[in-house]
Amino acid sequence: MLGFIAELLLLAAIAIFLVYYVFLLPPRYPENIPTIPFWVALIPFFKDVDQSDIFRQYIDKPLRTHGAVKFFFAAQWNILVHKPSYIAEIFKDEALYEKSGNQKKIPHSVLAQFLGDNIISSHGQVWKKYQSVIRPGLQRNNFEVDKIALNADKLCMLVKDAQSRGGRGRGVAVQGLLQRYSLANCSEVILQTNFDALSDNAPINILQSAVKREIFKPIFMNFPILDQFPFPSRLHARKTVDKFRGALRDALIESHDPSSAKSSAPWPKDGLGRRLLDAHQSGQWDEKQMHDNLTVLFVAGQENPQLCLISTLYLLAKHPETQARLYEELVSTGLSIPALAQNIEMLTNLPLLTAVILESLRLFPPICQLINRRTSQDTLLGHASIVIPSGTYVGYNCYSTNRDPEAWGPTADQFDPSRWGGDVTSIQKKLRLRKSKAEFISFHGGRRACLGEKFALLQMRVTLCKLLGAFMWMLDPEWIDRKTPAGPLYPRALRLVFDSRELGSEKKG
Ligand code: HEM
Repeated sequence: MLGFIAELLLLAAIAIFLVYYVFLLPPRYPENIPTIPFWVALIPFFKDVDQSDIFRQYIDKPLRTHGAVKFFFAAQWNILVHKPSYIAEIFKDEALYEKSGNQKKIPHSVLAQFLGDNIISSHGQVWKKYQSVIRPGLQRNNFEVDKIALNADKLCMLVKDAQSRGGRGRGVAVQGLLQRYSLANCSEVILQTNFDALSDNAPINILQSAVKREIFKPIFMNFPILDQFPFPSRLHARKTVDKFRGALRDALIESHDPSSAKSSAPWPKDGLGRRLLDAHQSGQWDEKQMHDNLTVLFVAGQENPQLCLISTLYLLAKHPETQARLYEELVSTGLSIPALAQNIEMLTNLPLLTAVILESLRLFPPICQLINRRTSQDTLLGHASIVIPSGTYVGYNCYSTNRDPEAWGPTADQFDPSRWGGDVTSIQKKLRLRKSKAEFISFHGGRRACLGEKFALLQMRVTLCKLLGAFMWMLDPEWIDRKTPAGPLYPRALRLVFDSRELGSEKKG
């Protein structure tokens, strides 16, 4: 019996050693940057944490002091870069720091099955083939602002209903509403489809929430190797993902079929939905390439704007004086809110509105950490100071870089829209400069910068205009101010108390 137990213990020791050796032992190179202990990535498994606390406690100092660290994520060691000049170097050299997304990094995973090989994660000629179709559809100058404004009105109605159902002074959970809203804008204005996302119980909202639950399960995010095994829950996840992809494809086809009751004709010239279908029908893309790109565009096109909205509403609730000044800025245009919300030129020229959006994106970049580049050969980062072997995954922590005190000064962690400047010309100049020095990387940079930035900023402007025109809001006093435990970093389950401006003026009257 004792012999059997000893054998078992020996086997367990060998297994632990192998796991440690294969997965957990940090690589020798680069030699001159520190290692964040592997267990830091695992803390959210064992404790309900605020990831901004974890960042400050374990990652912030070594990352800022050395400009880069060795970092364990998704069951492998990576180089996580902070220093803006290093990141600028990475953005510049596409060939050396090749984009290498989940379809290459973890090809067997549910995440890779979900997003496939797409414009964001591909490299070289394949990327060019995707980009030539997608760029014109995302960079057109004639996005239907009236549709965004109409959806923003519906959002205001939903907020008002939720507030009156909850009772005066009780917080409204905003994330679900903002998810439906950004989904409606993305499907209708970017892709010319319609899921009726703002109506109650629209199937797409249920499906979308189900997919997010599966994709962001921390154990599988951290150990995607587990997706190799046919656990019933992962088989279920794969089915959910396929169902979601199928729903997107069907909606795209139906909305572009003139004989269908769900047709969204007339379609805008250069509409992205039409371009995706044409790329497939002309043989330029195969069917999988069309589905992969459709899915990634749908996800990027509504998830990031949704998180940006949550963080901006949160910051404005924490800074009521800025919220009041922003409302004054809208009023000072002399236009009514409905007219202003559709006057893009005027909205784009409002300095405080622009600065608030940029400051929110700086402090809470929706994609707070990104590790999807792989060195194609041995390389020297930072003018030869960091030696990175070929085949190493390299990424950055946007949350940290955007708050770099050397770039942004001692108030880098504070919300201060005035740091961007007082007029739109100087704000735009500063934005260009900060981007070129990789000090503001919320939209990535270089040739692979976000193609949806223009749409995202437009949507933010229109939405804030409508929300500020309808409400004042503050944090629910009972809501605990904590950020998410893992994944994208933003205020967790945010609850806001909305005060209708109509009611406010009635009260005053
Ligand atoms: C506030 C909103 C947004 C933020 C912060 C944001 C951020 C980013 C970031 C960080 C990347 C680089 C991703 C990577 O390398 O893995 C990216 C790429 C991209 N984004 Fe966005 N994004 C936003 C909105 C949008 C929207 C609305 C769309 C529309 C579908 C979009 C489409 C894209 C595309 C197509 C790329 C790939 C560009 C390329 O590699 O050529 N994004 N975005």
